[in-house]
Amino acid sequence: MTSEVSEPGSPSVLEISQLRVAYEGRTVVDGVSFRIQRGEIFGLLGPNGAGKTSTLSAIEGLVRPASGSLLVDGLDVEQQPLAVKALLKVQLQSSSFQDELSIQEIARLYAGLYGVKLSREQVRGNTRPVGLGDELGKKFKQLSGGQQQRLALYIATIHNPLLLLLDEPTAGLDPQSRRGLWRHIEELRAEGNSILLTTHSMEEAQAVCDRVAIIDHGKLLTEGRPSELINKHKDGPRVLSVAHGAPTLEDVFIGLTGSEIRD
Ligand SMILES: Nc1ncnc2c1ncn2[C@@H]1O[C@H](COP(=O)(O)OP(=O)(O)OP(=O)(O)O)[C@@H](O)[C@H]1O
Repeated sequence: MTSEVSEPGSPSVLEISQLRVAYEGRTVVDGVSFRIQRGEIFGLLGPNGAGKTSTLSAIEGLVRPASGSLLVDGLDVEQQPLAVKALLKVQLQSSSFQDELSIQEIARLYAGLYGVKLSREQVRGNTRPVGLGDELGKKFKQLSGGQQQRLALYIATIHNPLLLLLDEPTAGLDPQSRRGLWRHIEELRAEGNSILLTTHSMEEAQAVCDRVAIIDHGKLLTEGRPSELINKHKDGPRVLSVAHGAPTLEDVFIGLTGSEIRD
């Protein structure tokens, strides 16, 4: 695993300080702060409604924070929105493309939108790592759910963003596709990209994330490497009461956020 690989003195890829997001006066992100360094995979974990997507929306500039600051590579999201947009890319929970277009057409359409020149051969080569290199003529509507998600990840990385935001990138995928996506995310990290992902899978968080933060009711409860969080919280009474054997990250998560089902 790699992390904290920024040059000394270089800005964090993402620096969130005391972020507060409110909808019609109801605060759903409440004083959240964390940083992501270059070449780091950071996982934002939390139960349904915890405020994960709202945090991503604020980074993306879709939601205006009630207060706090958001810097991407040292640039203020509110003051320099266009410059920030050029540095990041978001893959939403349910990306969907035009049904009748083929993978090849979708790839070249989005490359054109980002101002990236891609030949047919380059699309073929670039889609191989996500298992789509031999499917380029297939229409979007003919792809399986896993193929659609892998295409969405490929499209999200077409212009080599500094920071990639992935909202539940592997939800609903079979284990093979999930592993394929993990591998691809790790390759992106190895190339120096930074990734902020949300997930409900503690297995995924443990497998691919260098660091994670657990949020609930809009507040950040704890942050660190998965192994650090287990060590830090493993002897807590609430964690021990839900653990079956040696405490896992999921036990820490449930111990900190409670067992009740959320809306
Ligand atoms: N556009 C909106 N207007 C009003 N309330 C919203 C809006 N978007 C989200 N919310 C509310 O804000 C809270 C946080 O939602 P958010 O989608 O950020 O949570 P989440 O952690 O991403 O949840 P999930 O795991 O279910 O995707 C929830 O109570 C949700 O109902």
